[in-house]
Amino acid sequence: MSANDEPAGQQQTGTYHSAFLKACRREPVPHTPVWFMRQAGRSLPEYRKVREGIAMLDSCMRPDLVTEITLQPVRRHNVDAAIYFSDIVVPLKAIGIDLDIKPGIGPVVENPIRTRADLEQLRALEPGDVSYVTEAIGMLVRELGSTPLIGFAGAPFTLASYLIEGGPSRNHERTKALMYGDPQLWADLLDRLADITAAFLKVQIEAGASAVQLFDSWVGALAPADYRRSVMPASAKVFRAVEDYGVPRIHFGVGTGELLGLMGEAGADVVGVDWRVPLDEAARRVGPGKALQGNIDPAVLFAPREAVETKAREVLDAAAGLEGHVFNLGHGVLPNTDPEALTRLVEYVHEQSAR
Ligand SMILES: Cc1c2[nH]c(c1CCC(=O)O)Cc1[nH]c(c(CCC(=O)O)c1C)Cc1[nH]c(c(CCC(=O)O)c1C)Cc1[nH]c(c(C)c1CCC(=O)O)C2
Repeated sequence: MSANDEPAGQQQTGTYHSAFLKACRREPVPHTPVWFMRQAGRSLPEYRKVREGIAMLDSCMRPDLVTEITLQPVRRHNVDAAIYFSDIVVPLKAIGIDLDIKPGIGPVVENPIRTRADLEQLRALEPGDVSYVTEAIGMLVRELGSTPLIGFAGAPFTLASYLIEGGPSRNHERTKALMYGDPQLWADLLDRLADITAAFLKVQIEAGASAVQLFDSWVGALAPADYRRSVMPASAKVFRAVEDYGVPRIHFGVGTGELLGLMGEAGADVVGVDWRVPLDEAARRVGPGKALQGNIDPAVLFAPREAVETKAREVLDAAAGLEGHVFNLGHGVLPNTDPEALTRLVEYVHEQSAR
C-alpha cells in the first residue's frame, strides 16, 4: 500500500505511522505495540469515580463521558492504542431492543429472541440511531492525535447468544438448540445481526476509528464444522462490508484454539489469540498473511512483577517469528487488577522489544 492509499482518517491524524497500525499491516515496528482489552473500566479508580451513580448504558450514550473514559488508560498506561468505550449491546439498544447491563452479571434482554416473529425486533441500524458515537469519536480523534482509536462491535454469534438466552450463559443451550433445530431461522437471525454489526462498525470508521475489532467472545463454544457452517458466513459478511475502508480488522474470541484458522479465513487482518495457545503455534494454525494479537493470561497480572515479566517474555519470544504482533492480554483486564501492574507491563514490553 503506498502513502496515497492511506485511509483518509489515518492520513489526517498521522496514526497511519503508529506502531500499532504498522504491526497490524505486518510492517517493521520500532517496538511491539501494546493495548489491553477492557483497558478502560473497573481496574481504574478514575473510572469508578466518573461512573459513580451513572448506569453503564447511560454512560455509553454520553460523548463527554465516553471520551474521558476512553482516554483514561491512554494517559495512565502509555498504551499504543485507545479502544472506544462502549459495549457490544449498544447497537442492539440503539435499535430499540429492551435490554440492560446489570452490574456483576452483564447484558440482560427483556424479551429474548426465539421465534421467527421475534426477528422483527431486529430492524436495521441507521447512523442517526447512534449519533452519540459519531460525536464521541470526533472528540476522541482530536484528543488522541497520533494515537489510533480502535472501534469495535460484537460478532453475530456472541450477540445472538445474549439475545436468545436473555443474558449471559455458560452452555449456550438455547442458542445451540436454535442453531441445530431451525437452521433457516438461525441463518436469518445471524444475517440481520451481521448487517447491524457492519453498520455499527461503518459509523465508527467514518467518524475516525483507525482499526476495528470484532469480539466473538463466546464462539469458542463451537466445534469447527459448526462454526464454518453456521457462523462463519455472517462474520465474513461483516468483514467484507468494511473491507474497502482499508482499516485493519481484528477478530477475537476466547477458547478458540481449534477455530483460529477459520477465524482468519472469515476475513480478519489480525487474529486475536487467548492464552491457551502459544503465539508461534497460533501462527501455524492461522497461516501466513495475518498478524496476531495477544496473549498473556489476564490472571497473571495478579502474580508478582517478576512472574508477569517472565510470562511477557515468553509471549515476546513466541512472537519473535511472527509477521506482525500486537501485544495484548488473552481476554479483558479483570476488574480487580492493580493498574500499576498494567503500566509496568506496557513499559516492559516497550523496553524489551525496542529495535
Ligand atoms: C462479552 C462482552 C460484553 N461486552 C464486551 C464483550 C466482548 C469482550 C469480552 O469478551 O470481554 C465488550 C466491551 N465492554 C466494554 C468494553 C470497553 C472497552 C475496553 O475494552 O476498554 C468492551 C470492548 C465495557 C464494559 N462492559 C461492561 C462493563 C462493566 C460495567 C461497569 O463498569 O459498571 C464495562 C467496563 C459490562 C459488561 N458487558 C458484557 C459483560 C460480560 C459485562 C460485564 C458485567 C459485569 O461483570 O459487571 C458483555
